[in-house]
Amino acid sequence: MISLKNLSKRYGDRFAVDDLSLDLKPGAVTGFLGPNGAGKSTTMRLVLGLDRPTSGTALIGGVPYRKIRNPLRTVGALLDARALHPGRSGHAHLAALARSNGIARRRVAEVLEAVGMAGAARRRAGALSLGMSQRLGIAAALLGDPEVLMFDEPVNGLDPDGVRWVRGLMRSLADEGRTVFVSSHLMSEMQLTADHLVVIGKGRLIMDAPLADVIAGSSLTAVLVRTPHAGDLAVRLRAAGIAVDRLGENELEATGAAVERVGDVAYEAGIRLHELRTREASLEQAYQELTSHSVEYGAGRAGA
Ligand SMILES: Nc1ncnc2c1ncn2[C@@H]1O[C@H](COP(=O)(O)OP(=O)(O)OP(=O)(O)O)[C@@H](O)[C@H]1O
Repeated sequence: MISLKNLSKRYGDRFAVDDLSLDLKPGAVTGFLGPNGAGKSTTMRLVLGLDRPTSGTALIGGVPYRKIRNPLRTVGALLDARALHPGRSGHAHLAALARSNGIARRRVAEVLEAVGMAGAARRRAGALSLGMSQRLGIAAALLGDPEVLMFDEPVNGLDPDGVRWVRGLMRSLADEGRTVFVSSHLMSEMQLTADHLVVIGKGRLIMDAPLADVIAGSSLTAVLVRTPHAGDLAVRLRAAGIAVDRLGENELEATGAAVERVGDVAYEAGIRLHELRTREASLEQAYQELTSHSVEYGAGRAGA
């Protein structure tokens, strides 16, 4: 488990990470979202001991990274897939990592096979495509069979097959009980992959909640009702404190209440329904609402 307590990192007079406290649970994929420059990579670097916090702590299984005896066997990470010696082969890179971390040499072939890189293992890292480098970086993260995995933009550069593969990999790592922490800008992909979301903006925590709660909390998530008594139902719903929009003579849309509650209000009023369903916001829509005030490097409005 990863545990951040009042974690802050200041560069000059700006906080890249600003008083972040959260616990990442094992057995789940936690998506790490935020606009460019929000502090995601910095947070991951702090967890991995690559940067020192200005204040606060980042612990893995209760211990700071620097105090972990065999770090690769506790936490595996993919931060920058291009950060490999360009003249070295993938196989040589992994073999060196295994040697220096007390990991059995047979793991090298196993993880190369697992990421579909067995055929390209002897190629120079500098000659690999971005997608292949990503796979190699993932292989390095898996090498020590760690309980905690962190991936910074793991699907960057992957083709659709590769994206689907990463999705399946994250799922199976979490299902094995591991802690999986993954940053991404691809909302549609995160909606399919993550169980839980941590959203930050300008270094600060915006949201730490299950994916389902983030979607349900969007103003664009609504309950759609078709009934021959839409006018009556609208009155009853509003009286129950539920916001209602009439969509047509026989249709209305309720927001801010679960579908069960809307159904119950109709039932208690004896109003016959012909249709009752939820229209869920996409994660993209929910994310945009959450972060609209935290976008630091957004494009100006067209024509503004
Ligand atoms: N070594 C550094 N020196 C000075 N400023 C830095 C350094 N590293 C990061 N920053 C700044 O910290 C802030 C957070 O950057 P970070 O890379 O963590 O964001 P991010 O959420 O990962 O962004 P992206 O989605 O663009 O990768 C940015 O304003 C960045 O310019």
